[in-house]
Amino acid sequence: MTFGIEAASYHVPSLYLEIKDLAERRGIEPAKLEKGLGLHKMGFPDVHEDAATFAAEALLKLIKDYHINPKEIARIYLGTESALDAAKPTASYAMQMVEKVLEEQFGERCFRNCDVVDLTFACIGAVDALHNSLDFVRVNPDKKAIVIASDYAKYELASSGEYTQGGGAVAVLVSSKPDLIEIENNWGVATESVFDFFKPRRHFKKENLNNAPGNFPEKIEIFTDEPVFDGQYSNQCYQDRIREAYNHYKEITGKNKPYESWKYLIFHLPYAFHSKRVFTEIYSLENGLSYETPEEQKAVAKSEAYIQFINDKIEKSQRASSEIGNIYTASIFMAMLSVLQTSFNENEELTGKEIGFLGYGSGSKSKVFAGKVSENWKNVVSKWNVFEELKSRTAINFETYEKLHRKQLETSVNENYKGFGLKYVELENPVLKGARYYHYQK
Ligand SMILES: CC(=O)CC(=O)SCCNC(=O)CCNC(=O)[C@H](O)C(C)(C)COP(=O)(O)OP(=O)(O)OC[C@H]1O[C@@H](n2cnc3c(N)ncnc32)[C@H](O)[C@@H]1OP(=O)(O)O
Repeated sequence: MTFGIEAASYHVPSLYLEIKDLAERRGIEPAKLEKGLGLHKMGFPDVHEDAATFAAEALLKLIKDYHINPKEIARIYLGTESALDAAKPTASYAMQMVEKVLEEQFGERCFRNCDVVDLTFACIGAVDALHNSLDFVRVNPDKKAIVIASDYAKYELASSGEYTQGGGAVAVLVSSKPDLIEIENNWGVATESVFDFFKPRRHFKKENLNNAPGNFPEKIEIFTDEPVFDGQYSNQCYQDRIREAYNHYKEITGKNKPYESWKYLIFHLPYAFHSKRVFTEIYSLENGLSYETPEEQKAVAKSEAYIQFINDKIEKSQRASSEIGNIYTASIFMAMLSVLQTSFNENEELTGKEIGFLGYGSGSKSKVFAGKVSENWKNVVSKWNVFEELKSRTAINFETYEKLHRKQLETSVNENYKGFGLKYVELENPVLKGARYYHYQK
């Protein structure tokens, strides 16, 4: 019996900002962002959009496009680091939005018996949800699970993370009928607790923490959804963890140079060119190349063989990321869609080809695993139109972008939007304070 991904859908924010507009206004050379990091457009949410609406859109599309009976879904596990609430999972919001739309066809609360939860480990939370759901269907091969990756990658204005912002969601159906990709049960894992990128809920002033026990800190600052991070250190942690997880994968599979047998390599992409910048280390170790000094590292990155390797095995995965930006948990899934959509458009035959996945989540963990493209993959991909749909987004100017970022707009840029939207947040009623209410516009 085989297990893996049976179907997949996605959703991206309805707005975008041209990266060159951001570069100009921040005094950054556009070529650094476009040619150095591979950024072209930044997907950005409108006033009514958030991680819950992205997830709901991807979930509804999955159900409709592949004619899924929602009552047959045993679980919906959602990976996110943009949770809207510290107790009520974002998955429950998405589930309820979709239930309402499906009510006419499937009756009230079609997910009544569905196990719904969020999983959080920065950008790797949805890979964890996939791993866990694969284990679930291996034990229960007659059951189906849905994994959703949904995030809004927001950084402080004018910070070094700002140009990598983005958002969106990918939903995948996990089952014993893996029409898209069959996933093998070998997981290279590497974990180390570090502070490379994190979102502390409360920050206590240091001197207050030194008070005698029982003295509560006087000043508590609440952080917003923007992370605390050290960019170059996070790159190093990413590189270290994927190396360790890749080595673990080699250890448990006994495979020699596994990356060579992978037709494509799919990574978590915090920005489009990240994977090609960090894979130089594993590539050098596997090929006996010196990788000590910055000069040696540059020489590997610029070598003809490495450039060819990137063009053959990595470039296609970067294309969607260049147009969207970071989607945290969904980035690795969108990179997979980017490869499969491009291969589909170019009429490439992928059946039976092996793909390697290298996930990363700050804080920090990496998982390395592999899958085999299924015979039916083209039927699954024929429901997507990733690159054409990206062209239908609305461009915003820098002023609008800054207002959206600062939450200064009260009405949506696209007032007549279609689909799910946040209607209001309850602020008065003390027993419902903070409750979020959504609607669906046809
Ligand atoms: C957050 C997650 O999602 C989890 C993770 O993956 S952690 C790892 C990634 N971390 C992050 O994304 C955190 C947020 N982002 C950041 O902190 C930063 O955007 C970043 C660390 C990702 C990049 O930092 P930066 O200082 O802006 O860029 P830098 O690392 O100097 O790279 C710029 C590149 O552009 C190139 N460049 C500069 N000017 C150029 C020009 N005019 N023309 C062409 N290329 C140019 C540089 O040569 C360099 O490329 P190479 O090293 O490949 O040669």
